[in-house]
Amino acid sequence: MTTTQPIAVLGGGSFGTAIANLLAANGHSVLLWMRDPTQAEAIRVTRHNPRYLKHVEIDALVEPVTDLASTLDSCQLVFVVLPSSALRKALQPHADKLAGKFVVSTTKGIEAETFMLMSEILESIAPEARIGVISGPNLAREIAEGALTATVVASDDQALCAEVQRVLHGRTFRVYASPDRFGAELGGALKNVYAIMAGMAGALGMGENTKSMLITRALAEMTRFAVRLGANPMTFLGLAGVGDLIVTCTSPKSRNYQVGYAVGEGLSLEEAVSRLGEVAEGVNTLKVLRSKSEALGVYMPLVAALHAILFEGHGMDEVIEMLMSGEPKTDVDFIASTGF
Ligand SMILES: NC(=O)C1=CN([C@@H]2O[C@H](COP(=O)(O)OP(=O)(O)OC[C@H]3O[C@@H](n4cnc5c(N)ncnc54)[C@H](O)[C@@H]3O)[C@@H](O)[C@H]2O)C=CC1
Ligand SMILES: O=C(CO)COP(=O)(O)O
Repeated sequence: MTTTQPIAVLGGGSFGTAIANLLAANGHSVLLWMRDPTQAEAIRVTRHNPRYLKHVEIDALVEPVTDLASTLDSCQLVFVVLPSSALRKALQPHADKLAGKFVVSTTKGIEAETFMLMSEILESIAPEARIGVISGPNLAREIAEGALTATVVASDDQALCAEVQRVLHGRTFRVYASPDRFGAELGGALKNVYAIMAGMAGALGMGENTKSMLITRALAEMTRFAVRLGANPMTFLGLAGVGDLIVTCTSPKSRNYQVGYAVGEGLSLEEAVSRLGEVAEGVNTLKVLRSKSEALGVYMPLVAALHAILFEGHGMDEVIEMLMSGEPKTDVDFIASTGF
């Protein structure tokens, strides 16, 4: 199924705006659905999103719309760019309209009540839809400004991967395919937690060795958890794993990094989130990951440490001291025995 119909992008935030512009730059008409009619009208008139990526001009091929049902009626390919807290609520009432269509989640989060990834929610509400995800080192602002990067489209539906590559792959944006939807999506959700921690380390003025250790041990921890859930650890070595982890843990443009940085500077979590004014999925992911890792008995010291700081009232110094004095471990024990 290839389509010359418009492509739907659901969500008028930073990433929705960036994805809509990428598709339009490749010559595709886009219906950018948002719930706020004032925002849609402002985009129509000024060609700028009044709230997100304000400096970015929105391509003439992008039409802001507010009627979700008719948007879904008009499109065969749908990118879902809603926060994880909104996806089910927004799409459940229209799930019948997704049957037979390519539906691609870009959302890097986990549903709190069910521990479901976004594509799993889509699959459960729209079993007849053809489902995939994209994930990778994809900071919205850089994409919108034309910085070169790449993503992974992951699905067991090869035709979906080919169609997403056809419409999204372009001059500044490479699209790699993978059959491992679960691994790619899980990597995208988990790395946000460690970006909060990296932001904190940045604010505390920690060294480059420290940051490298943090990122590498984060990868170890994410992979250990993913393997316990049955995921293929090799996916974590690709763009949707280590690629996304590096960018989010090192860039002050990452919203999760910014939340951690603000907490490191002394703000409360609530103050940090409200100052951000955009979604930082890692805050919710941390909560659900902490309880899931405890339930499964997976050793995740970084997750436990960040949870202790953000939700259990422990001080940063105390938690860092505890992490560093933990018993010595074996390196890369999460993939294979190293012989020790
Ligand atoms: N911004 C980025 O660099 C990237 C973001 N993502 C993922 O994309 C998802 C969305 O992120 P952003 O666009 O950056 O967030 P954002 O905070 O910039 O915008 C969120 C948008 O969703 C809308 N929204 C919230 N609740 C809604 C509801 N119930 N119904 C309809 N619309 C609703 C908001 O009005 C806003 O337009 C997140 O899960 C994020 O992890 C993925 C890759 C990169
Ligand atoms: O997922 C992202 C980059 O790949 C965006 O990260 P933030 O949500 O932390 O900005």
